[in-house]
Amino acid sequence: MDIRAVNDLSFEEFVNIFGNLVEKCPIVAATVWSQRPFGSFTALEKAINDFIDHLPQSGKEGLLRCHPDLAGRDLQRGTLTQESRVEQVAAGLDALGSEEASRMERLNDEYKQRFGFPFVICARMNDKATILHQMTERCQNEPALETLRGIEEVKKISSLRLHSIILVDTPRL
Ligand SMILES: NC(=O)N[C@H]1NC(=O)NC1=O
Repeated sequence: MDIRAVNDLSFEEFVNIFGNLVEKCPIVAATVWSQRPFGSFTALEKAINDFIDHLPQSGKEGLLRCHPDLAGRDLQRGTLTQESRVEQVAAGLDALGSEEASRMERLNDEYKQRFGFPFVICARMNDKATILHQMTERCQNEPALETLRGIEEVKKISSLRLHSIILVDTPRL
């Protein structure tokens, strides 16, 4: 898919394709659709990031709350979105030893208790060891800083999801 094809998409088609760039937040794609035509995929990505950056604190926290726990109940029950499942599996979170699993569960709970939203990290840019390390470190942060850290990770996840869509839909030469 090239950017001209993206610019030709109807609202429904656009939201169908890009509605999960930010996990379970189709409002992001629904909002940026009206900013077409995009000059490039970079421009589309910038529109998404600008939307996220301009959300008030409560909106940013809302975005974070739409994310499933890492290695949580949804992964075990098979109820993650397809995108999230692929990302969590890529980081090895479906193959944790019992000690790692209980450490992650404890840190997920501790983090949520402290900040009121789940720990979010771009799983495709990490592995289980760096995720556990980051969880431990970020639990020490101030809440305002941690919202921003989480949002930076949401943008990384969204960028990789966008690139996956472009790659999958681009015919091989
Ligand atoms: N909680 C959390 O970070 N979730 C996610 N991270 C990621 O890369 N995909 C997710 O679903």
